[in-house]
Amino acid sequence: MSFLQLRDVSFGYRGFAPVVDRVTLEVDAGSVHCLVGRSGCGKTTLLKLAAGLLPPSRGGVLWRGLPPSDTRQVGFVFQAPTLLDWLTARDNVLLPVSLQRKPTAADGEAAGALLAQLGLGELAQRHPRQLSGGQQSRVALARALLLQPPLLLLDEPFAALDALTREELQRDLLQLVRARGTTVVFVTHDIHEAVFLGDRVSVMDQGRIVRTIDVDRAASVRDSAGFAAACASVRDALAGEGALA
Ligand SMILES: Nc1ncnc2c1ncn2[C@@H]1O[C@H](COP(=O)(O)OP(=O)(O)OP(=O)(O)O)[C@@H](O)[C@H]1O
Repeated sequence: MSFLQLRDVSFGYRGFAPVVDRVTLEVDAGSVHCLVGRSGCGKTTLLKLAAGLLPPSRGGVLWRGLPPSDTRQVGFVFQAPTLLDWLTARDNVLLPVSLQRKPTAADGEAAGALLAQLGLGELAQRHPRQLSGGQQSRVALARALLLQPPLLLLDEPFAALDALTREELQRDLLQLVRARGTTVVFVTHDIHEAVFLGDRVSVMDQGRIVRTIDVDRAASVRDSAGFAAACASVRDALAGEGALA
């Protein structure tokens, strides 16, 4: 069953030509869908449409068959971790709650448990400036997951990290979202990241989805022949559309 559906969706910023152009996309509940494409092709705009943060000028967005209603059902992680400098890691994770009400002991425990799952149990009382880039990204991920949103949208969240830290975070992300059955849309420029994470990978070019590739989960082992073949398919789709810089 699909969780997220985009049906023939278009969007243009006021006074500009459409940057998302008649996109149709279905994301199955509990699956990870990756979007790849060159800079400026409309990936972030598509995420905002999926989140219900922008209204389509044509077509419709549905969550479980209904128009997006409650944006608290969506978790967002951006390229920059966007943490508040004056709050500890734990209080940054609690932010989605403390913006609405006073956090309870149970909220504090949930935040602590998430930080521990992401390997930051000992660092919960540190401030963002006392954390590495990878640790800050983990805090941002924990914050997005605190309210257990059924839909998680990630916009190049690991782009600034070194290769090994990035791979660790990719594994941790998969573990968390699989355990919770979260539906994920993940934007990246990195073909390997897309194939490792995605059950499906869609290639975007100039506002359109030009190809969607199903990834056999057995192919997610990075040094397997299947992984290389899936990466080659994505690369061909990007290059075929002139989308590879
Ligand atoms: N607020 C805005 N007003 C006008 N044009 C915009 C606005 N935001 C984005 N755009 C334009 O819309 C197009 C798509 O932008 P978008 O951020 O969705 O692309 P992207 O694929 O996510 O790019 P990147 O990979 O560089 O983050 C770009 O040409 C961009 O310049």
